[in-house]
Amino acid sequence: MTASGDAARGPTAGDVETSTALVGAPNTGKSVLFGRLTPEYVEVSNYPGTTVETTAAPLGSTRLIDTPGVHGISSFSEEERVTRRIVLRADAVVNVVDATQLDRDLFVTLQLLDMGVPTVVALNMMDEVEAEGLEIDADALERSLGVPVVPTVAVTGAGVDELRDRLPEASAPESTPVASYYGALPDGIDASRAEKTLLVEGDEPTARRVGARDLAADGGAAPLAAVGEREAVYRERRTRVRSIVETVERGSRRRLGERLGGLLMRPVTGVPIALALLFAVFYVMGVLVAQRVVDYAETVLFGRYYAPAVEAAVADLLPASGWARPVEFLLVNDSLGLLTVTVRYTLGVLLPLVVAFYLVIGTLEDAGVLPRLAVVTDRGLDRIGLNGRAVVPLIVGVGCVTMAVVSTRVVGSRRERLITTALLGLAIPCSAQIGVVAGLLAELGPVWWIGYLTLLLGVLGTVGVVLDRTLPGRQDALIEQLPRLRVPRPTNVARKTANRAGAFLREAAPLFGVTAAAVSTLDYLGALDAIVGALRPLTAALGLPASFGEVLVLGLIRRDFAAAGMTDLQLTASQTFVGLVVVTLFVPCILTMAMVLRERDARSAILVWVGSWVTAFVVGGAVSAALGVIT
Ligand SMILES: Nc1nc2c(ncn2[C@@H]2O[C@H](COP(=O)(O)OP(=O)(O)OP(=O)(O)O)[C@@H](O)[C@H]2O)c(=O)[nH]1
Ligand SMILES: [Mg+2]
Repeated sequence: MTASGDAARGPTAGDVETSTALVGAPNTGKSVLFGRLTPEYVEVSNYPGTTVETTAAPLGSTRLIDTPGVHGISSFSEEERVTRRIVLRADAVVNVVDATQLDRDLFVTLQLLDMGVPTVVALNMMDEVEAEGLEIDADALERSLGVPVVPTVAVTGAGVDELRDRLPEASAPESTPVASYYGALPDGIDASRAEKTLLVEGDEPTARRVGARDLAADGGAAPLAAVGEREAVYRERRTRVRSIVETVERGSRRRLGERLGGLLMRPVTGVPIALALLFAVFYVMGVLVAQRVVDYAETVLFGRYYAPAVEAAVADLLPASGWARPVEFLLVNDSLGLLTVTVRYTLGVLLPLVVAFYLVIGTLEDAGVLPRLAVVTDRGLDRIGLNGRAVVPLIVGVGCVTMAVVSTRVVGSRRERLITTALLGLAIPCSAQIGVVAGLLAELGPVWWIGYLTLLLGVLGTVGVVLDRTLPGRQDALIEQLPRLRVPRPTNVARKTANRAGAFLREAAPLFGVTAAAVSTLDYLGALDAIVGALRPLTAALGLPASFGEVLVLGLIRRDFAAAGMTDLQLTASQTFVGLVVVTLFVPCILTMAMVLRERDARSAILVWVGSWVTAFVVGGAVSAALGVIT
């Protein structure tokens, strides 16, 4: 997922560049192809809905645009609206088709051709066609469709050169059966063939746009009503798809990995597998990385070499008096010095843990395991007012809550988007945080980890149930197709991890620098004590030392900063646990809040922000009381 939202605005006035869009169903390999055809990397994951915003990059003399996956060019969902707009403006389309799913994917192909959009078909996943025991005659498909069809295996690059070479041949048949419906449209309307097709399918935005244009031209004709032949047009198109598939596809399907997939989705086996995976995450993060890598980085690299050297250098370079005192404090103080503690937290604590977690989660994403495990929880999701599609943002959230808020676009209704956003803000810890949390809990033992996860699930469930009961409206059921189980590709996992870690550093490091400078300044001026003092009733109510107040101040900016700050507090096991629970449930990072404002509205943002304070302290207080921390 990339956040270059303005990347696909299409050619502007005076801009003669052409654009070519990659269009197709979710999870068909559009983003992998985009990465093969252009120098840009966009995120690739084995579940539908990875791409929610468009990205563009140069390809020869044209601009290639990666779009969100869709099952049709219309306006039923946010992804469809984004993709429809791009298709209407594009000079050509590369229609990416999952060759093992022709009966599903050719619908979009025929729709594009009906619209008269110049198209080249990338017949992707040809490796899996073979593995599944199917045979597809690409030449016959090319003859049936009347446009270039290029078999590809995006992940190995097979066929990609041919695809690039044949882009100029993009075309559409002169006329298709849908033309017989155009007669139902008013005479002489000013609409392109693409628009006419959308009009007979009853696409409202197109009707409004064309109607408005007519109104301007005629000076007052009635606004155009959508024609509403959707049923008939779709039925006819599906019949064509079926007859094409019959002529080009041979062999009977061997479903690979079906057994394993089944095991993941059945509660008896799925739940233990999920638990085993969670334990593996804990072990990798907590034991291998936190207790080895982070420990080494903190004590040896930073403690023995880096910090003394930097402190000495600062002492040498700055004069010992006057204006230099505050500067020196800012740079090397013991609690948040810019060059000392801040650098150690960012590079020595957060980065190794974040990278490790990205590696684990990236592997699971590539394997297609996560959505299957989500099916096990489907009943649970249902109870908290969500359908299966909400799983994707919740999974993305474990990586980065900020990005996940953007992913909530794949969730059907407004109501579910709000519930998902609230759950993300209130109860889903992000990777950086999970890293530090797992690290700290590993020192206490696995029982604490189990307790931590159970508690989070409890909060997630409770918040969901409460919102489900209180928000008006109903959930809409929508079963999303499961991705195929695959052996994860190390190159993709590595690249994705590097990409995400880079993004983490670019985002977190400057923010941490500014936060540390601000907090140090407050500290120098003596104001930090006042703030920590003001928080004293809260920290005392949790049975935690006053210094936890400083951690909370960091947490206002990013929860992972707070978690990192906890590594330096001297706490008992129970206190550590209470602190981690509070920090986890505390307010989302300021970037997430900005995203909630952009994607939702001020009310949702306030609900999430204030709700986080309340949840964090109510749950933290309860845990504290239960563990006997408050005496
Ligand atoms: N075996 C195989 N896997 C592929 C091929 N192309 C893509 N994949 C895998 O399919 C999954 C989806 O790829 P993406 O490029 O993210 O799919 P997308 O079409 O961009 O999906 P959305 O962004 O969700 O619409 C990833 O796990 C890829 O590694 C292929 O030709 N063969
Ligand atoms: Mg994609």
